Amino acid sequence: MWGQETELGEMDRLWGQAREELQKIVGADCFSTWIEPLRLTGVEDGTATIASPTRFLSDWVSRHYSDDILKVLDRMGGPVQRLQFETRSQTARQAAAPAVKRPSQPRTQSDEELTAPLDSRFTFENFVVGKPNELAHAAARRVAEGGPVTFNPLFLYGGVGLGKTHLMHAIAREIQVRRPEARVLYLSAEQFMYRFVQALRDRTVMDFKELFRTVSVLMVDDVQFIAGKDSTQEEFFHTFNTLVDQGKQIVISADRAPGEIKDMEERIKSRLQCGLVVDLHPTDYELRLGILQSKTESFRNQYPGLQIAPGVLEFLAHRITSNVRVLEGALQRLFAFASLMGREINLDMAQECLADILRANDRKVSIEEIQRKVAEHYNIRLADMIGPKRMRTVARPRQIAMYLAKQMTSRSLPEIGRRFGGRDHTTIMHGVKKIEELRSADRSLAEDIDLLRRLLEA
Ligand SMILES: Nc1ncnc2c1ncn2[C@@H]1O[C@H](COP(=O)(O)OP(=O)(O)OP(=O)(O)O)[C@@H](O)[C@H]1O
Repeated sequence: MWGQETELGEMDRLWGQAREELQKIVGADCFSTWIEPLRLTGVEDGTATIASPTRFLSDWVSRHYSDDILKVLDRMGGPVQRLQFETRSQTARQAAAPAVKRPSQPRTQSDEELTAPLDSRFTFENFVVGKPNELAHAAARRVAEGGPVTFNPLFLYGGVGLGKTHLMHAIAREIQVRRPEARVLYLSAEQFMYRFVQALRDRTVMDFKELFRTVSVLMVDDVQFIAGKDSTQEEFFHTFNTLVDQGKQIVISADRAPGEIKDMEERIKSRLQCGLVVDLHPTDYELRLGILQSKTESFRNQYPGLQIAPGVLEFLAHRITSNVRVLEGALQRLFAFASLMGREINLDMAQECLADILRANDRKVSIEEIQRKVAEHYNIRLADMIGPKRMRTVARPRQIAMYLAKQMTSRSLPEIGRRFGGRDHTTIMHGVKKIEELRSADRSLAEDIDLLRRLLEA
């Protein structure tokens, strides 16, 4: 039991244990951003008191992690039914716990309370550029490099998980590095609303206005969130206008183009469109492969010694087309699985371990379609795909079709074998391996395969 007389040292020891549990529950990134700066200072009558460096942090933790914290504390020595947060001053915090990670410390307590933490992985260096995102990337770089404000606002939009937040964080980070004196305020539209409502409640609206209107760069993520929220929209509109009039840079992101945001006032939509509006297009195969290669490099440090068989990244880039977040999650899962099992990452493992993701992304290309397209392309008879002929002019296209069937469908090797004239699964495996080897050595074959795949995906 936690006792009323529990010593402060003992409290630190218990909180140390609780933190370990919490890290497992919320994950390393969320932990270091939200939980690590907290400290347990007392437990009395079922209420645990948690010291937090800022009010923003305590509000956030209380809304998102209260249940987890209560559960862990209760398990460790309960009963604890309630949490209360107290905000500690900067000095107390420095002595007590590491600060929330930022590239540089914001200049005032108020900025600090308003600015959302930046993810240290979301940098320009880690952003892989391809055709679908090159314009958005170039515009983001231009804004981050500073100089005269040429387009205001920069409005970035695109579907789920295509890199909007990544680019926003990269811009904020780069500006802070290049111009440490600049006051960059980055927050989500939800946080903007939340702070605004809080200011209304606390009767500190003037302070709120003053704060927002004196920043050097304002960055608001997911602006579609304020659609339909009238007074927040109103306040946002005035903040926006004041900053634009002062020549301050504004960067906005959303999941759709300004004109398509429903329940957003026309005057705001039109304001949002008056700078540069760029979209992040859905990824193409080359970009997905580039992202997978780049993430694999970083996973290699985390999981040293793990091998990936040729063709696996290509397979993932072809089959997982929904968004980059899912792609990343799939790769992460493969690495974790391979490291637990002490196995190499190969195609079979990828199909087994990612069956749910692959099913959700299934493009429903049939083996018959593959056989037909490949036969047409190499000018052989469709019947030869399943027939017994062994001469190379027939056998090679057949192996290519087997390879594409393995890459583009969720069928198992025995199932593919059955559709290739009842061949054994080892024959299919051999065919797939052969094409994998040839692909890396024979450029024109690799181009043929890519072309066929594009035709089949169309
Ligand atoms: N071009 C890219 N290069 C490297 N990583 C990328 C790229 N695009 C997206 N990612 C990664 O994909 C994940 C999702 O990206 P992000 O959170 O920026 O998406 P989003 O567009 O903001 O999505 P949402 O609409 O859900 O907020 C992140 O981990 C990000 O690093």
